[in-house]
Amino acid sequence: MVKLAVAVHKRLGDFQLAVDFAVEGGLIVLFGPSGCGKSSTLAAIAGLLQPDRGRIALGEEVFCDSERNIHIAPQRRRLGFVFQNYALFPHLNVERNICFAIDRESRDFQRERLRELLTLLRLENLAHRYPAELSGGQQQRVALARALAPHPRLLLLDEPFSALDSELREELRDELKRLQIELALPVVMVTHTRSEALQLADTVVRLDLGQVMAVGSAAAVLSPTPRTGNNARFSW
Ligand SMILES: Nc1ncnc2c1ncn2[C@@H]1O[C@H](COP(=O)(O)OP(=O)(O)OP(=O)(O)O)[C@@H](O)[C@H]1O
Repeated sequence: MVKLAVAVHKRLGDFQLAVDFAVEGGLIVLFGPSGCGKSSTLAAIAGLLQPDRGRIALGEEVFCDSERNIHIAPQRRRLGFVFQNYALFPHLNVERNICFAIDRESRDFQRERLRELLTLLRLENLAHRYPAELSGGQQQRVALARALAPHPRLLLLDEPFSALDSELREELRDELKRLQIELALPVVMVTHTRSEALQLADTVVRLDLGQVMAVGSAAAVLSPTPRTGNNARFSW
């Protein structure tokens, strides 16, 4: 399994992000209370936030290294992203939203990849619908298909299901786990929901106040403790 090594120091106003962890592929969850630095860490992996100091590498590939003055642009990192507000293009139907992210090398290649993705995300019957004609869960599946379209090496998800009701969230969690295993794709997902982390994570990186508090299996890192002190700040 490919290793993701993240060391990021970044001052953000009064907040100091100082995270340092290395994890093996699978589904990695960044977990912690609001404002602890989860999204900033994800943004640094994506290349949208440049560390003051640090190094980020996926396997042999160095995304950034402040000592060597390396900062690979986000579009050259070959990552897929899905954020809370899935931001589909409202004027494009499902298939054109997905095709937007596929290289236009050849029409045949594009049709083939589109068909694969529609099947993978169970969107075959919705290919000609517009985003406004889809449920939240369906829109999120289209966002996932679009993120997967260019064969990313790593998928980054920032609270991707938070806008959905609990039933849909449950369904999409299952879908995500299935995809991650089927595609053997490393995923880094941000959540502050303990049940989500417990259900999905191969590895949990628990953050608080801009620092890594623990790294390990969900069972080890998220074992129930009394709702006192810092733990009261998490959503149980
Ligand atoms: N550009 C910025 N300027 C100043 N402060 C910032 C900036 N970006 C983030 N912060 C601060 O950094 C801290 C970490 O923010 P971040 O969004 O990474 O937290 P989070 O754990 O993802 O929170 P949430 O779960 O609420 O989304 C917060 O205190 C936030 O206010």
